[in-house]
Amino acid sequence: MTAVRVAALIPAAGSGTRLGLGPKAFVEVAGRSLLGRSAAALAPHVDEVLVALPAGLDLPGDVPARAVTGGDTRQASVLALLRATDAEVVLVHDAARPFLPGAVVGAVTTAAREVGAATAALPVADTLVRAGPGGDCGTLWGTLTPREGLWAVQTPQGFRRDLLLAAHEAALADGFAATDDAGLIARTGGAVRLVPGDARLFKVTTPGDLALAQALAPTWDGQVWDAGGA
Ligand SMILES: Nc1ccn([C@@H]2O[C@H](COP(=O)(O)OP(=O)(O)OP(=O)(O)O)[C@@H](O)[C@H]2O)c(=O)n1
Ligand SMILES: C[C@](O)(CO)[C@H](O)COP(=O)(O)O
Repeated sequence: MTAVRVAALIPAAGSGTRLGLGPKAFVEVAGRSLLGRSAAALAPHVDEVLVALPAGLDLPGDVPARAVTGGDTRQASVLALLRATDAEVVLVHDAARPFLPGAVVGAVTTAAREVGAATAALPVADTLVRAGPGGDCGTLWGTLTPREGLWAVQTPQGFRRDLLLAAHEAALADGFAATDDAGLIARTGGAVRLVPGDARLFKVTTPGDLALAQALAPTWDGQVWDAGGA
């Protein structure tokens, strides 16, 4: 497809504890699994799609991908995916972010090829506070200021595979855990370019997120799938 081979790596091996409906990647929204939606959005833009699954589970028949067994953490699942491809550029994307615009895939891929590492992200629009103990959710401890310069990180995150693999292996050797892959690059001192993400790229984490996804799906499916691709 491209001179530089690009692989989409989809960590989908989570247990979906906060959603409470079993392995989350298999949960359906408007008749299509979260994993199926994420894979279908990436497939037109890459040379191959790899998915990390929970041990003992198989890919649904409608997911055009190669499967590996994931690990106990997201980080371990991504490392298993990285070791299963030799593509020069990889796009790591959560199965749990099913509404992925093609323009974001393109922008992250371009930035990853230019600077080696990039992530979709959005500027934080809310006031952020740190909670202390007390009450249902804790009491307000303090406002994090200034808000300027704070971004909420999404996926896809794009990398030169050799850079991300080295960062993962260093983290594994040191017992270091990060919540995303861009964080592992930053730990090595590498630059990560922020690329504008999209509000619809929210992560389906809680029952409230699933309700939002169900509300968005008819519009998304009408606009995206009927138009021939993400
Ligand atoms: N051991 C793990 C844990 C998570 N993931 C994947 O990483 C993405 C982001 O994780 P998250 O939304 O936290 O999913 P879960 O770990 O399943 O959720 P929870 O923490 O509520 O159990 C998901 O696509 C999930 O399947 C994974 O591949 N392997
Ligand atoms: C990778 C990620 O989606 C970027 O926002 C996020 O860090 C995943 O977090 P989780 O702890 O797996 O929910």
